[in-house]
Amino acid sequence: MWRSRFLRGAGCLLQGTGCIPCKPSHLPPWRYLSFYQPCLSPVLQRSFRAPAWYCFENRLRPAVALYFCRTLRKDAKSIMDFPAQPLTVTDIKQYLRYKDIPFYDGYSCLHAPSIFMEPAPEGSGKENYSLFIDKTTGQFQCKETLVEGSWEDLQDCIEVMLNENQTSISPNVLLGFPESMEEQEEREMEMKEVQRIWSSSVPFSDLLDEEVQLIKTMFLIGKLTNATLKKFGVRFFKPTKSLVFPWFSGHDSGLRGVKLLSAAAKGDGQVVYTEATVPKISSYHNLFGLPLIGRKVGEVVLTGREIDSMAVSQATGLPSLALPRGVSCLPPILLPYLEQFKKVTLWLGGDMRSWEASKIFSRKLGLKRCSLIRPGDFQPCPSEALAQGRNLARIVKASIPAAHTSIVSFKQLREDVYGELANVEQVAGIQWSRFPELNRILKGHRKGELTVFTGPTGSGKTTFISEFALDLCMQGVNTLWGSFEINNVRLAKIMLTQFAKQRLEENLDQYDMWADKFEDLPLYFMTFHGQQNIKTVLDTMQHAVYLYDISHVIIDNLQFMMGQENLSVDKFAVQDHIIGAFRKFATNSCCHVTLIIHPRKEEDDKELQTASIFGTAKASQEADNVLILQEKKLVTCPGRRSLQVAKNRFDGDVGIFPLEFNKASLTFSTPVKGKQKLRKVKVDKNNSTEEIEETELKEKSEKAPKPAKAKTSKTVQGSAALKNTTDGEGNYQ
Ligand SMILES: Nc1ncnc2c1ncn2[C@@H]1O[C@H](COP(=O)(O)OP(=O)(O)OP(=O)(O)O)[C@@H](O)[C@H]1O
Repeated sequence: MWRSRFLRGAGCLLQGTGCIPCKPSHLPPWRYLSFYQPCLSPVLQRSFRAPAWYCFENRLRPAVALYFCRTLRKDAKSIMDFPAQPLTVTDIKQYLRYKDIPFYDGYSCLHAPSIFMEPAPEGSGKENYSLFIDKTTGQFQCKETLVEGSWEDLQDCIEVMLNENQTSISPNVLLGFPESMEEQEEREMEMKEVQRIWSSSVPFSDLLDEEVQLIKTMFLIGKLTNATLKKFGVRFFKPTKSLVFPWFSGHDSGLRGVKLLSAAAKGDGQVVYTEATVPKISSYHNLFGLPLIGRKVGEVVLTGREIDSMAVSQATGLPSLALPRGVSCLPPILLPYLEQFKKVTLWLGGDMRSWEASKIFSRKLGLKRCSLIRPGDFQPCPSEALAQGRNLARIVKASIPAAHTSIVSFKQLREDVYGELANVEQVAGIQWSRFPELNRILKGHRKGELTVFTGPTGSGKTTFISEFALDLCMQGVNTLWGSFEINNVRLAKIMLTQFAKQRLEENLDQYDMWADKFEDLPLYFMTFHGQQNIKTVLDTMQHAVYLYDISHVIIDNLQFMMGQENLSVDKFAVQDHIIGAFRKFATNSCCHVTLIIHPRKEEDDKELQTASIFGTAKASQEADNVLILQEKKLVTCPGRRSLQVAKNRFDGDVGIFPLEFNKASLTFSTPVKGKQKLRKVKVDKNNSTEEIEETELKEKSEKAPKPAKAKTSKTVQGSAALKNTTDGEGNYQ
């Protein structure tokens, strides 16, 4: 497959923001240049800041000229210290009009005739609008030739094509270059594996009746008929006892991949379902059911699972598609395939997570054409609805429009309110698996909130928040890191150590095994380091939310966004402005933002409070949650840390719990509960310590009443004393 995006550094996250040169040996000479663009001296770069026509007049080869034009745009901005202007749909349209390229406005994409194919004769009625340009990113995709790439790549192609007076351009000449040997080998191996699994799996019609019944019972699809399973091409792979869902290319109907759904019984009698895909999930872009839908069909029900799509199709006769990664994301690469539908009904599942995902996905798909099915007792996920004998057609008909006006009445809100009341646990958000105490106090991690995190310098803020975010990421929370202080390699090393829960330096033979697993996490890093402009960072975050459905962004730390702002302005005002911007982003993008802010300088022996956060009160006012890493000066165990939840807008519960640091695995865990002693120490001017207090508390047992409610952070500050204690040896019990 030809992929122009390799030109700008494959695998480089958030391209265009400081990407790493990649495989220059594969490039045509003129492309070579762009890889070394960052290596040009500023003087040289400036000297090329000339408009495109200037370069053409000087008879540079067009693409070279284009390259320098691009340098112009990028470079001019960095010199002016001005953030890159995000691409708008107006920019794209203006460019296409200027180049006389016809297009029409779709829901998520602009549709244009493919420049990679010879145009059909005018008026023949066969004009093929198979080039899709994403309205948000400018990323293009030709459905006929499968060429894809960035907006800049497309502009290059158009310029070269027009300059050479051609009516089309061959992707092989301009964009294409073969994948590396390694990539080719990997792809070939994957395809062999796909073929192997597919050819050794058995169609349902070839299985004995008893086998079919057993399989259907195992996968809770008793009501799905053999005819439906056959229609969707589902097979059974005996060696792993898995259902096999095929991925057929819409282009030539060739087999491109498979998804295996396996069921395994746990000790307690529960059945656990797991999914595996070949190729791996990040490149598995199957819209299951697509080959069954004709090009003229204008309505579709979008589900989160293959068995749900089959249930909808069987029960309603409506066309239905399943998203390859369920509710976790809707990759923009799939959007062109959904452009033909005037009406999209999202029925992603029967829980709150699916409901939230359907609201977010409908923004990408275009609110006006989307309607949503609200989960509830009578509206479970489609396969369950089928199993319960519900009327699926009626449920689809009762879907509600995704678009809403700015003013609503309680009548429109009452179902939402009911949903929140009826699903208290799900509304509380994702639970941490490593920090049960956080679940107890904060209740969970919710989308759209702003968490402010502070702690003394060098106390382990980055290390703690790394594990805090990793825990969520391991549960499918799509995570984006903005680490401005430590570089991504060091951060990834910390996270990998926490993931493996061991010192990998001493177990290098296990590195690949852990790295392979770690690679599968929905984890992304911004490529920024050092001082950054807030607008650039926000644009990048916005971009990432669109591309990867990011639902948690961590910014370490806010001080790195302050440096580039106008110093003549009051720095507190600048900080407030930045906090306001992150707050707005979290709410508007339905994305949780965790913001690390340094504390103001305090006396060493003082506990931090909400008011200790650097700057004005804006940070704690805007935050939904305030977390403080407390570093207590204990005689018996200096350096003991605790995590204090000082504000919790969700339900007001606040509290504090001890953390035990494991230096080998860089992890924090909650010490075993019990009778605990606390000994505080005072550090005098000579740095010697003096024991000032010893208390013995019965640590809150499971039966203990809930932590004190404190609706305002002020109340918390007043009662910020540590509630956890250690035994005589300094160990928490
Ligand atoms: N609880 C702890 N006890 C002892 N050492 C720790 C603890 N937590 C982290 N460390 C170690 O302390 C060092 C600094 O940690 P980290 O960078 O996470 O601190 P920080 O608070 O983010 O620092 P800064 O204030 O510079 O941003 C690291 O080497 C880390 O492994």
